Amino acid sequence: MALPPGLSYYDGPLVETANGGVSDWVEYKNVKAYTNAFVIVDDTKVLLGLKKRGFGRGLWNGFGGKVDLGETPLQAAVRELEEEAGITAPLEQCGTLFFAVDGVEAAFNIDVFRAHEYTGTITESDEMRPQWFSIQGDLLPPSKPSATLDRAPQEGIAALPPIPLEQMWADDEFWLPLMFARRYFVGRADFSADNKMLKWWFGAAPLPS
Ligand SMILES: COc1nc(N)nc2c1ncn2[C@H]1C[C@H](O)[C@@H](COP(=O)(O)OP(=O)(O)OP(=O)(O)O)O1
Repeated sequence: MALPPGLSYYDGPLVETANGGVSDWVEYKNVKAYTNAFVIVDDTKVLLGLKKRGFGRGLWNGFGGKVDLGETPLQAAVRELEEEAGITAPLEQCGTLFFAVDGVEAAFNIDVFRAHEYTGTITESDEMRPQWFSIQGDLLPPSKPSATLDRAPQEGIAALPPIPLEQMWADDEFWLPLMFARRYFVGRADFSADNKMLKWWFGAAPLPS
């Protein structure tokens, strides 16, 4: 399968899960490494943070940022989760995303991590306001609608707000369900200077037959 430029290093088996847009892929000159980390408890709720400053201000997202010189992406993801939400978690990589913005020289390569438990006290930081959201049925895999979860949802889940897709990056709706389904995913999305998604492609590890 021919992957979009920027994702060509991935060599695992993949099936296409979404594609769209009309333009050509946006040109970029260099690539910067970022991380994005999610804590997902009981497959029913996810911790997101409201970005309070900088790139993506006003949007809900996982916790993450640039990979510093000398760090591995996993080390950066653990550091950013601690800095931005005050917690430590056994993160594992669950996907890779690539974003380019029209007119911006540097594209983002984002290694995405998830964990299903954490230690510490969730704490608001200068950069992020953390909050739990319930994972609504249409973002769960078909085999795991909320009514047929392996375990009873934790008490209080029903009181949580659903994931606020309307206040998140437009690419998120394509890969969040793959992450919640525990499928490894890759994807590229290109944006206009005013943050409209111009072109996108997403793929994931095939479902077991
Ligand atoms: C463009 O589409 C994006 N979608 C999603 N879902 N997430 C994105 C997108 N573009 C960037 N991100 C993520 C990647 C990072 O987790 C953050 C941005 O990191 P930030 O700019 O805050 O990096 P820091 O190193 O923390 O920056 P400071 O210099 O402010 O500390 O968004």
